[in-house]
Amino acid sequence: MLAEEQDYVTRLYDRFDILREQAQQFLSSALRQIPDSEQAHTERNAATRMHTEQLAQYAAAETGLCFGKLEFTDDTDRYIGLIGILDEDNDYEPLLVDWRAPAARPFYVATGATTEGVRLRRHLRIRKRTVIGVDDELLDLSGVEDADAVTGETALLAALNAKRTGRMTDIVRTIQAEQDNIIRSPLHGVLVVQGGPGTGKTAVALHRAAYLLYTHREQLAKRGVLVVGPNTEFLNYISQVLPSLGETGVLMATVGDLFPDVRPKLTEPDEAAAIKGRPDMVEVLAKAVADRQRVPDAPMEIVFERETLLLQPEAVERAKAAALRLGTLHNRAEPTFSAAIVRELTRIVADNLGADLLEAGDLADIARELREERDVIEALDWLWPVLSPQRLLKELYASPDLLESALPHLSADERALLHRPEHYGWTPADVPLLDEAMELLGEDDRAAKALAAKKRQERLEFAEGVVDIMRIDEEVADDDVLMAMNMITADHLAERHERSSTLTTAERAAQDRTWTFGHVIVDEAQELSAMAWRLLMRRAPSRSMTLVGDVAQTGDLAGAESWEQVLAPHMADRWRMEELTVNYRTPAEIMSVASAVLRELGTSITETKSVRSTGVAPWSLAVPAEDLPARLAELAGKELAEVGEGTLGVLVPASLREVLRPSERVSVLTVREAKGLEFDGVIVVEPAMIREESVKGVNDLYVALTRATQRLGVVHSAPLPESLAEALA
Ligand SMILES: Nc1ncnc2c1ncn2[C@@H]1O[C@H](COP(=O)(O)OP(=O)(O)OP(=O)(O)O)[C@@H](O)[C@H]1O
Repeated sequence: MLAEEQDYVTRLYDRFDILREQAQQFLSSALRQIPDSEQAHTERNAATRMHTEQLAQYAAAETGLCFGKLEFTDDTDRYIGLIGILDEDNDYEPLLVDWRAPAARPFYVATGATTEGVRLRRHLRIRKRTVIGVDDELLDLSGVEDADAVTGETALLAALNAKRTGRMTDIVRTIQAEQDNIIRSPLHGVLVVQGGPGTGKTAVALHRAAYLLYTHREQLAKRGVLVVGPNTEFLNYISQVLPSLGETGVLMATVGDLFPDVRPKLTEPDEAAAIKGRPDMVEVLAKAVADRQRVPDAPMEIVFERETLLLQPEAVERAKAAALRLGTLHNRAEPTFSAAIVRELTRIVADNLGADLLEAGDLADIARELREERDVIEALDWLWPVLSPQRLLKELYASPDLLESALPHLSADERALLHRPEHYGWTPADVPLLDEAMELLGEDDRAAKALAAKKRQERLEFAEGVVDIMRIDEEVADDDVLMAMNMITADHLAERHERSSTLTTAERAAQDRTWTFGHVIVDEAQELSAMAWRLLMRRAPSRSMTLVGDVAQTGDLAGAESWEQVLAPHMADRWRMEELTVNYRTPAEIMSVASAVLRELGTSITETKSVRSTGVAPWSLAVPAEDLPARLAELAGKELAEVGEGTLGVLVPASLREVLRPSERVSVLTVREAKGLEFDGVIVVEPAMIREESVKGVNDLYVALTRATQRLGVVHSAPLPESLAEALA
């Protein structure tokens, strides 16, 4: 039997080698071409990109090319793998079916109860290119199926018991039916995936991204898929999963990454971030903008050509009313406001000079001079400044007065949390506020316009002197200019457009605040604040989204208590929910301890069932506080030896961040940092302190206790929380 499978697999790899060789040749010949026209250049770029992507896919598929086989009751069979391969010599019959194709579905969902015509499901174990074993499941033994049974148990347990490397791997070989339903759920609408720790939410979310890109390639390749994770450590952890599935066109980011040109590097107290995440910040920002549209209490003195002009509050009031009447955004109304003020000042100057003597041209000259006068510029900037979101927030945080005016409902202590006299940079919670502020202010596009005008001029000058249109600089030329040159056809325009977009979809999306994605996937979605949700909803106006998370694990003070609460403002009840119930990470022994802590929360969250047990009970050890660092180092060494080649996570309260030095296989992390990650062994340090450190301390403790795939230990000097003490006893 192995020999038979080996023959097939050898044939598959032979064909795979040919395809890879072909792609390599196509790429080489594309690279050798010297384009002699704009069109040839575009074609060469497109071909190079396509073949490079294809080669990357082949490289990722080399290991684990084929992992499954279905034998049907009608004596046909079907092999399942990472990519699809057709048999050229045999009417293009499929030699290998891509796991994302509908034809692969029975591999994941067929059971004894619903066989879908499958007689046997076989998991192939292949090392390098050699078949080293198979695991079979017979499905047509009608009636014997246990409804809860997992599919491909041997392969699944092997995967679950494998040592962790610090990077997440794909689960294509062993996706379970409840997970498969979510992965292949229709593209449209908002799908919430609620599941306890270790139920594969992250895995499912990423495989769904791969599935959607495969199934809706046309639609999604252009707009891309955004995958949002809670922090950079987490994004690193999952970064390898998608390329190994052969996908590009995905932007992985935290919410903090989603405002171009701002890289949040500062941290701040949780309470400050929580205030910034509240939904009423929308009104706060609107007030902060309104506060910058000022009317002076007394006449303003403006010195112009050694004369003092008095700008009356009533005149400012009128200018402001005219600007507000436009009903447009702050920055867009600014020209109307400043024009009215300059008109008023011009009138005063003219009156002083004796208006009758002046002609229209003189008035225009005065207005121009006024606009260049430093006093006038400063006055306008005080009365109605052009504001970037950065400037608005920076100046708001810097001024106790502006803070008090915009946030009168906060206590002085709360406002003090936001006060930042000096600007050193941004925190992640600032990013949704910057994004919201941009919506209120409107882009200040004057600099961009000036640059575009300069480029346009340069290009015109260049074009006039150039006979061969093909030699125009490949930078984007403005469409208007190209039309004005009157020598470019629509084809050329289209080509130019394409050439300007040699960036990948993900790269272009990352640089563009107004980019809207074809689909948005949010992991650890329970952590996002109301303001972060508003930002994400702007990136997904079609509301094609997958939100995965666990409201029992919410650690962020601004995070979600329930999905209803999060989603109601954006889509009422127009969303669907799927639940994942089986825990693939945490063994039963550990889960029973964690569940005891969860019960303390009194939530209605379904407890998850562990798919395996290890026979190793979690341990706990009380040590005197002064001995903690030394004993911890010793215990970490011991546990590391227990997990062999695996990884150890030491999860600590934030105040004990330095209690142990990390090493290559030992991570020392706060619970926040460990969110979404997993380790073979975990030591939780001072659980009572973790619990006390935050309002969401119980949730944090629950998260900490559910990170281990094999072993859990608890080290403490303070007494254990009662629920934990009982469960560990
Ligand atoms: N069908 C599966 N086959 C093999 N491994 C699986 C499967 N489903 C989940 N796993 C593994 O279980 C572990 C937990 O998965 P994952 O991190 O996606 O869970 P999660 O629900 O996001 O957890 P948490 O909420 O705790 O962050 C991972 O190691 C993952 O690879």
